[in-house]
Amino acid sequence: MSLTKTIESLSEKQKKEKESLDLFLSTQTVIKEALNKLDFSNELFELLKEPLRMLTVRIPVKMDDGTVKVFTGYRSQHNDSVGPTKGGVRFHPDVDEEEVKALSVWMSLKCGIANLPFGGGKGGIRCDPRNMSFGELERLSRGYVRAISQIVGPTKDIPAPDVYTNSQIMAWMMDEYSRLREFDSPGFITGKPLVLGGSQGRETATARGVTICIEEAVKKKNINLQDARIVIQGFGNAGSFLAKFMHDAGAKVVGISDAHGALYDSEGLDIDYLLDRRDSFGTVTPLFKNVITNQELLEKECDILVPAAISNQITAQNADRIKASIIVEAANGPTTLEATKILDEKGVLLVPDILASAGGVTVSYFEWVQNNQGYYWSEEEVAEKLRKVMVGSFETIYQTAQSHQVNMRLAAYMVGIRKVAEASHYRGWV
Ligand SMILES: NC(=O)C1=CN([C@@H]2O[C@H](COP(=O)(O)OP(=O)(O)OC[C@H]3O[C@@H](n4cnc5c(N)ncnc54)[C@H](O)[C@@H]3O)[C@@H](O)[C@H]2O)C=CC1
Ligand SMILES: O=C(O)CCC(=O)C(=O)O
Repeated sequence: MSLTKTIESLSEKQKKEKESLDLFLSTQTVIKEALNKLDFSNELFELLKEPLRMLTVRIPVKMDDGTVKVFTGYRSQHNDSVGPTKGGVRFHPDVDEEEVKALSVWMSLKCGIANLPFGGGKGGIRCDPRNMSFGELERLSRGYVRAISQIVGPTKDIPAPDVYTNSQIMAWMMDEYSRLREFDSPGFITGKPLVLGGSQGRETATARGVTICIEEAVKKKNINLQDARIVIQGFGNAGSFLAKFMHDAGAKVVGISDAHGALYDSEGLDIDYLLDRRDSFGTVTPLFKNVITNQELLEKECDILVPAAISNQITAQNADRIKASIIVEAANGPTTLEATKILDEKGVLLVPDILASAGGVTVSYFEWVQNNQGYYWSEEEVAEKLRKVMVGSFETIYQTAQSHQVNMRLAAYMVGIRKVAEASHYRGWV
């Protein structure tokens, strides 16, 4: 049987699991390459190729109809040699172990790039919050915290929002942790509402960071942002604020999408109207008739393409047909390794996820610092500190790519892995 036939015969769930595994294996491949380029030992690769800890939990939740449903959750801690682990929690029907593992490795790299005193962690629950009531979501969030409480905490592992989780879910999780510890613990989690110790600017931080990367990338390509046409896949936290920032900067947002489909208009979309109509899960396209698919959107005419939804969107199957000359990855893992090679050959400037989406964790770090010191900063202070981190990180990685004659992804892995590799070494682990 041919390989294509074999893959076709897999169920949707098996296909997703295979994609997650491929994503994780590709991550290991690039880590190995980065460590080799930096002359680190193979022992370090053996340590860093897998998370130190991976906890799988079962969470029973009383549903509104009186039945009990048991959900599967994960928390992966890649490496805590630099400091406590840090990373979001994703609520999504497709979450699986390999994906969470890969996401936690990327968090170590992001923290290394932004020079934060954290290692990488990540969590997820296999569920579809779009079909759950507020009460069910609260019980699930609290149940997850009880299940992972032994391995998390303000000096151990600090969660945050990710796909389909938000400040309300962070608030429930913080409250549950504080009750367990009998101590108010705002520093247990970031991305909280402002009144519970959230930081100014955290909600928009990921999109701000992506915006800064776009501003830096267009300079390198001699493109004027005001003349640029932008396609954004995903209209949630990252995608929708980015659309707003790009629109306000005078660029033309010609395409956006959500889990149900995509909208494209070469004359530019009415972003304020779309923002007004989107729901809290970043859904807007079901309100329209002229909807195209997410895959069609990726191949549309534009100058800048920003995948800001889920992983494995740009693959060897479609990379050749991508028209953008700049791709800035707001999502985690949207481009496969094979696709990265094809895009390199086409001369596309690809700003990788572990750099482009580092704005979120950077402001999460600021939130944690403010919680620890009990003194809070203005939005301007946060924005200024974030800009400094993002511009500096972009330039370091761009220059590393130039001087080593490698692409921005490998350069970002080289910059990102150094801190965790050195910290593991100094601790005497390898
Ligand atoms: N929120 C944050 O602070 C950060 C988010 N990210 C990454 O950015 C990406 C988006 O995250 P958020 O905006 O926070 O999530 P979100 O939950 O706010 O929005 C997700 C968006 O993706 C769309 N989507 C979901 N499934 C899809 C599918 N199968 N096909 C196409 N679109 C789909 C949703 O409809 C929604 O518009 C994720 O990869 C996340 O890991 C990265 C760094 C930080
Ligand atoms: O804000 C954080 O701590 C983590 C954000 C996150 O999960 C990510 O960057 O993928």
